[in-house]
Amino acid sequence: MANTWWELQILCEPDLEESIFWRLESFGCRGTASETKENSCLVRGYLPQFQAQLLDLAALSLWLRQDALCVGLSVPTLHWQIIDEEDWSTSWKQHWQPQEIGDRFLINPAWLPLPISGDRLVIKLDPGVAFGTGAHATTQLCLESLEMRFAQVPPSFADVNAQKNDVVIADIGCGSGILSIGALLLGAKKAYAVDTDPLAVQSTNSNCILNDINAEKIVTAQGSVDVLAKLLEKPVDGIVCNILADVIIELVPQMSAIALPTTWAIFSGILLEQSKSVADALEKNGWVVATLWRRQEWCCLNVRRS
Ligand SMILES: C[S@@+](CC[C@H](N)C(=O)[O-])C[C@H]1O[C@@H](n2cnc3c(N)ncnc32)[C@H](O)[C@@H]1O
Repeated sequence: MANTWWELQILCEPDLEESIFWRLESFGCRGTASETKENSCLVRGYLPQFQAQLLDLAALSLWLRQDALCVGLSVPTLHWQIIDEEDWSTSWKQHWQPQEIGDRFLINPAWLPLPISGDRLVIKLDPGVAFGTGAHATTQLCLESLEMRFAQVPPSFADVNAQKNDVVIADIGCGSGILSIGALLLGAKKAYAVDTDPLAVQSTNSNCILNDINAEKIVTAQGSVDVLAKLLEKPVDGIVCNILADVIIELVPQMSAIALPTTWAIFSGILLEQSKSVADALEKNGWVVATLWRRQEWCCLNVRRS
């Protein structure tokens, strides 16, 4: 049987774009893209046909309606159609453009030529069906936090590069591998990347090859922190975890077990109103919340062990 996909097209007010992305992600969409249309925004989402029935699409339409009404914006329109796999990848790829993130990164779709000049660290990506194109605020907050983290070098360290090169990170919920690749480009020595979705692990592996990441610097596996803990030779220096507040809260004790007294961590995928419960869970497990960064309704917690 041919692989068929739903293409969902949502025409909305630009201020709704972020919440729609997140709705589509929770709905199971494997790829999302958006384009500006005069004063509105057209968001597209793609998911395998077998994952949703017409009734599910009707429910999605209602959620989108409620989300808009809650914030006093006009109700978006949702259209859907079935397309085959080849159309899905070409259709989505057409709408995804290079994107600068923070001061250091440029995300370049794998099928586009590289920029001719510039001093940004280029992450080449073909996320396939995995989350992590850099388009989502939560991924951006993590990359910007990593950038800050790798720029911070205590004055007592004479050899800046030696210090950076010693950093081993755990990337929990790696998706396309964007955060592991970002950390390695910033100078981390090694990344351990895990995801419960086997397609995400596949995507991380192929994106590491695409970015010429030395195979010794990246270890990937399907699973979560328990799997990662078994792969580690010793506790990690840094943790990045962009999942969802509930999952983070559940995983905090296991993440604490793979940390050193000096370990730092970056948590995202947290809605602003959920930040207190995540911070409480972290503090209960011996973490100190150093900063909270916010973008739209999302936030990212930068924490350290003591
Ligand atoms: C929001 S995406 C983040 C992808 C990428 N790290 C980024 O920042 O763009 C979350 C990822 O976490 C994975 N995931 C969900 N629950 C998980 C768990 N308990 N342990 C590990 N990965 C999980 C999902 O499959 C998904 O790929």
